Amino acid sequence: MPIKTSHDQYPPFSTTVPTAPLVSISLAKLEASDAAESSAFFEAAQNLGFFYLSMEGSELGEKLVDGAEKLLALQKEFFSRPNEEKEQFAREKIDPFFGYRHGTLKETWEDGRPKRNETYNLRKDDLVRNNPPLPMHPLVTKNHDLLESYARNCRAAIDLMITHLEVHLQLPIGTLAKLHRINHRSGDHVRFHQHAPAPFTEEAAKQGEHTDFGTLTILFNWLGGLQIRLPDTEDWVYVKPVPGSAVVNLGDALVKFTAGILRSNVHRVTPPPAPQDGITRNSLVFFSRPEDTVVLKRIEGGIIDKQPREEKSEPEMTSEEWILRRSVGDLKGVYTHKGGLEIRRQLVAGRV
Ligand SMILES: O=C(O)CCC(=O)C(=O)O
Ligand SMILES: [Fe+2]
Repeated sequence: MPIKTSHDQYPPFSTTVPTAPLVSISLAKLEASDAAESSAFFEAAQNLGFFYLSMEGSELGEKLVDGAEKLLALQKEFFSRPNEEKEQFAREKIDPFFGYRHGTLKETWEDGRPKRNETYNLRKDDLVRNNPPLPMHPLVTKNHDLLESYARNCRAAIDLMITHLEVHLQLPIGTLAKLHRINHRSGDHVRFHQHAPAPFTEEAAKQGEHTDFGTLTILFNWLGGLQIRLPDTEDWVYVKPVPGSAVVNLGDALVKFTAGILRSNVHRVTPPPAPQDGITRNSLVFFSRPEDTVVLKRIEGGIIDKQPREEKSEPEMTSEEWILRRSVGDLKGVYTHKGGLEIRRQLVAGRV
């Protein structure tokens, strides 16, 4: 029986726009250490840096889909609260990176109120109770157990993928895992994401181009709008939401750790293409990142040793510093481009 989701409550995804050729990797098969699936996963991690993670047939996968559906309902309720109430949890008030943030659009609602694109970043360390939490909106406090189990389930799937990466990179088991221990402070977070309906403009789309800073990202979306830039043609193509699957992508930390073997692909969020246009778009993201104190640099060992060494070494910094500096926009991201490690051209930081 396919996993039940709420995708059928929305109009179907466009049949005419170009879509990204994401492969589908089965979480159940990765859990069963299926060799062919594990290789397909590693290929996808190198080639596109984006793939579908099918949750079908996996107990953990079913929990993730169930949690994502519940958190979709919760985030809609949160974003429907009055602006002044949400703004009590604004990043400017509680933390440079975690909390509520909005951008104001040129467009207005029928009653004249300006439209907003909004995010609410919830720190994993608060959700899994590693430390006294930052102030949380009452809806979050009320649903803390749901958010905690969702964060733990995302981390279980991520830890499994990290182990498969270690095998293919020929690193001693635990090399990457020990940089990502759930009970240690990191920039991991759950993000609620709401985009108000607005027309597509190239300018707005360009503004949103980014790579994710961290390790692995698990994304659930119900409407189209996510676009990735294809490595070979540089064309922007849509990622079609697939019920029962998450979209997983790799972030900059994995490019740095592997000296460019793995790919962190540029992507952006645009308004959903017709017939899904005119609808408010929500997505749910779990970002994993190395522990705060981990220095982001090439790991020695395995097949990483075969990668060319950079002539001039980049300044080394901790994961915590990297995230902060990327989020305020004074550092560019890195991604893998045609076989090497590349510092990105002009991408807008501060969006991730
Ligand atoms: O909403 C989406 O589909 C993707 C969001 C995203 O890329 C991000 O928050 O970094
Ligand atoms: Fe992203």
